[in-house]
Amino acid sequence: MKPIIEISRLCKNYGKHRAVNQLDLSIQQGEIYGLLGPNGAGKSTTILMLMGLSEPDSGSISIDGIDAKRQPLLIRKKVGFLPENVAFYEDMSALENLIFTCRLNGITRDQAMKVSQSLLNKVGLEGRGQQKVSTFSRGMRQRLGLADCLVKDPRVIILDEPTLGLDPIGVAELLELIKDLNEKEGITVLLSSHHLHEVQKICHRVGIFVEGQKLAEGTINSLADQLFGPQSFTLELEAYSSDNELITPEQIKRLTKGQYEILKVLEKSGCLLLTMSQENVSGIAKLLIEQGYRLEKLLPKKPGLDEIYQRYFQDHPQPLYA
Ligand SMILES: Nc1ncnc2c1ncn2[C@@H]1O[C@H](COP(=O)(O)OP(=O)(O)OP(=O)(O)O)[C@@H](O)[C@H]1O
Repeated sequence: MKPIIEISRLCKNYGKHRAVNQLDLSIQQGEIYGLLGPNGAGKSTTILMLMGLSEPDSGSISIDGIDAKRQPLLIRKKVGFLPENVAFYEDMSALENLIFTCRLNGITRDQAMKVSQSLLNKVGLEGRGQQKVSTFSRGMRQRLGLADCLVKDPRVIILDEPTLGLDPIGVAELLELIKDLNEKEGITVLLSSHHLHEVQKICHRVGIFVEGQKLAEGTINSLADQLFGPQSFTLELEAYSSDNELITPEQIKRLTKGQYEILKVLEKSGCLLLTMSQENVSGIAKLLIEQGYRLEKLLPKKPGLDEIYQRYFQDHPQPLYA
């Protein structure tokens, strides 16, 4: 299937500085794709070019078949965009702001009221329509920003740091809303974020950016495999002998010797951490049960986005995200 967002050999220079360098990116319809990278990696510059708000020096860039270089106005008409700092008319109410956006998008006065009301409900701002935007918290603003994006009934929305400045509950709620829009309405989402854990929760794929280039891309699991190898896998094990004694590192090594390779065993409070191949989990579990052990915990652990992110950037001279 043809990707809904396509970027090929994209370059952008600011003077002598190359902000985006030969970037290729393909995003399929229905995906939530996360752009991750240290400060200055070129994420915002890429987003601005996608929205037709900044002109590439070379390369091609399109959304839903629309060329962002040639038809920037059409892109802005069709694609929802939530910038890092979304601006509203502060003295107007949330409803008035949305109605204003509706009118700018050619929606009739009668329809504008209905559409705005229904969008406020959709983003969880029901009952807040009459409130002035100047009194809104950052979380409420971001919700209103999403509603504003949705006025166009877009197939694609692009969100630049949508969770920045939100408290943990606000982050979780906003991401849940984004996930909902993706699942229930099939909207393709491209977002950049500093919130690694949350990105991990909702993105189908992530791209890791450094100095204007995409360093790696994939699902969290495939990134972990690319980086740590499929063997790098930790199993949290809690098994007790018939005397109700927690299995020791020596016992597990002795039991598995010659059958299953365990690269490392660490003792953690109340369990063991085994570094080993994922393929051997069921074999080791069977062996333990055969030997009369009672299994209390068998928890597979792949490296998460934090580990992946740190590993990619550990030798990088630029500071990492806070
Ligand atoms: N208008 C501009 N003029 C000159 N240089 C710019 C301009 N905008 C961005 N840059 C530079 O281009 C590079 C990429 O910046 P960009 O804002 O795209 O990165 P980013 O990944 O979005 O980082 P951040 O998370 O800090 O916003 C940086 O070195 C930045 O200083």
